[in-house]
Amino acid sequence: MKNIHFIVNPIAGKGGTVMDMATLYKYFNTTEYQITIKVSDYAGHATILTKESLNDGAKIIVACGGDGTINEVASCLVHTNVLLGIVPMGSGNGLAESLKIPRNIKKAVQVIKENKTNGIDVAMVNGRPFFSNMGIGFDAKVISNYNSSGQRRLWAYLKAVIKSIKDFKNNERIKVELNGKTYNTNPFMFFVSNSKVMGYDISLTRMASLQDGLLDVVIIDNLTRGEIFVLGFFVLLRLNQYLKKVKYFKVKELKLSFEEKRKGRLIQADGELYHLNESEICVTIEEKALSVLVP
Ligand SMILES: Nc1ncnc2c1ncn2[C@@H]1O[C@H](COP(=O)(O)OP(=O)(O)OP(=O)(O)O)[C@@H](O)[C@H]1O
Repeated sequence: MKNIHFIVNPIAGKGGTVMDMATLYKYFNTTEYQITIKVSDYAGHATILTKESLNDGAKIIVACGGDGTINEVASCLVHTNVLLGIVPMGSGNGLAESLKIPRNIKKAVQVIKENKTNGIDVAMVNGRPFFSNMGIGFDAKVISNYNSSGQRRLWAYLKAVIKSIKDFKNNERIKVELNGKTYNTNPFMFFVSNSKVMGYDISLTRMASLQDGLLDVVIIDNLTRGEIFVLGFFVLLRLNQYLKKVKYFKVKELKLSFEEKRKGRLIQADGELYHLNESEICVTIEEKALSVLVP
């Protein structure tokens, strides 16, 4: 019997999407598969549920939600032989889009049933895994405003972007060490991506690959408000690589240090906010450390 556990985030995306036994038993017959569905009750609960599923011998654990849920589930599966399945139920669904996993629930479940696997790279920021991207500066501010909106939809995300353009002050000087060089900068945004798409099909790193063993780094220098709007326009037109103030690097690892030492700095990883107490960040990559079911 194949033991598959589904971990569902009931508030991901618009909320209220149902994943029930009746739906799953249309795909997985009871003689071949043992199916378990678990629902997360609070942020962080999916990690606890996943660890319990590992102890119960699950061979496939399916994250039903967005990038935050995937992060909580997949972080427990790195360097194991348990497979990650994804049913995209989030708002942005950046990782699912990068892996070309269909948003349609029935099609996503079919992908799990077909059992085709790929090893993908896992990025680490100060030892904490992320699968899609991380950032400091403007994008962390956007996530903070998006979370405060209480809505998880595209228009709420766009409103959070506009509010962040008004609010954001980039007064942090950082030193970045990568590929044997050092950059001292006061960036509008510092962004590291493992995958192509950030969510909602928006991308700063369309050239990124989940299987190249490399991190795609974007450093955007200090921008005026006018330049921020130009950047937004260029990103939507997929022309951001032509902007002078946007620098791209492909690296195996990098170090970043903040000039000012203070606690509680906001960083985002896979769309979730974390408070950083260290004044140094080390980002590394572990090649093909996670096995994922893909189309
Ligand atoms: N029952 C719950 N109540 C409140 N928050 C929850 C619950 N279960 C999970 N969460 C949290 O919900 C947050 C959002 O989840 P997730 O990222 O999967 O969805 P999303 O933000 O809509 O999608 P995406 O990240 O792809 O845009 C995560 O921080 C997760 O820990």
